[in-house]
Amino acid sequence: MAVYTDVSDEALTAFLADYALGDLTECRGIAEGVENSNFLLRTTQGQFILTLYEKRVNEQELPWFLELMQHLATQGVACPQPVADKAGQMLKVLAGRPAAITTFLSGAWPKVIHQSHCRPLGQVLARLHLAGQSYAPLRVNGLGPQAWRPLLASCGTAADDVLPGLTDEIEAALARILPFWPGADGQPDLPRGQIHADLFPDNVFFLEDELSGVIDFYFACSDLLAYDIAICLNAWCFDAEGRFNARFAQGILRGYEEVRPLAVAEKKALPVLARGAAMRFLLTRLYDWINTPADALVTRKDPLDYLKRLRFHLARETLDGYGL
Ligand SMILES: Nc1ncnc2c1ncn2[C@@H]1O[C@H](COP(=O)(O)OP(=O)(O)O)[C@@H](O)[C@H]1O
Ligand SMILES: N[C@@H](CCOP(=O)(O)O)C(=O)O
Repeated sequence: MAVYTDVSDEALTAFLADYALGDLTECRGIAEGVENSNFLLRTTQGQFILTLYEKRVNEQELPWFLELMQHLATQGVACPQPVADKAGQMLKVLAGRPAAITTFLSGAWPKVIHQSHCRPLGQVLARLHLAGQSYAPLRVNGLGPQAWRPLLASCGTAADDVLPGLTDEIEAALARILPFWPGADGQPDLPRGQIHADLFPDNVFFLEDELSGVIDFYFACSDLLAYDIAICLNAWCFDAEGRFNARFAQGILRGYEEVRPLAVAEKKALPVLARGAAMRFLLTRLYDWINTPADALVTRKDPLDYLKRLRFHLARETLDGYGL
């Protein structure tokens, strides 16, 4: 469930009076999502998404995200476009929270992943990376490698209550990832740019078999482009039992390279990047698992799914080991 902040009819009507979006016919809270409060608005001019940004999003960074979405949409990437009010403002305040309206994307995210999703996924990711090259402002990845040890430390002894020995296992994995990270001391760097950084199936919409758009840019940042591919390999290419699907991974890579061919060094780095991506989601899920009350509205995601993926990656040194 992700409606943390209620909005009264009066407040919404006053808010919408600032926009040229016609008359409101329906406002419905959206249950999906975990970070922010989202509402579907129907007006006499169409459908829109109203987002109230909750505590995890840094208010100062909202213009960066909204302008990135606008930039990408202008460059032809199918993603929500922020809607400005009559005074040209994209970011406003509603019910005491920062708020924005974006365009509505048709389609639905795939609950079951098929081979047919993978190539278009790779293509859209590469298009996003190319389009992002002309968006100059930088945003540091707050959940990048420098954040992983502090995140683990912030879990304290509770990590070992989730799984005995987990802290030591994560420490040992970090020792096999951090020194080999592209751009770390003595390691060659790789192409960088704007990345989505959370391109999970629930953030990619399909209409029939066509990819209709990408949403949820609130983890987007400036980082290694190939790291975004590694995130997708983790999020799209493992089944519920934790088995890796090499054909899905081949589809993603093929689609990506049709639009943006990878450098040899990027391909070579994919195994370490895949370890890092699994580590990032293991740690944030672990933190949330420990710090979200069991009776909270939001469903906690299982950190151990990502421990299994991390173990899988740690057992492979090269792309050959993945069947790629
Ligand atoms: N532009 C959009 N068009 C259509 N539906 C959207 C759009 N943005 C969000 N949604 C709906 O809201 C849900 C939650 O959005 P998301 O951005 O993932 O939230 P959160 O950041 O809170 O995780 C999505 O699964 C989708 O159903
Ligand atoms: N994709 C992350 C959680 C972030 O949730 P989202 O609803 O903002 O995509 C995970 O699976 O851990």
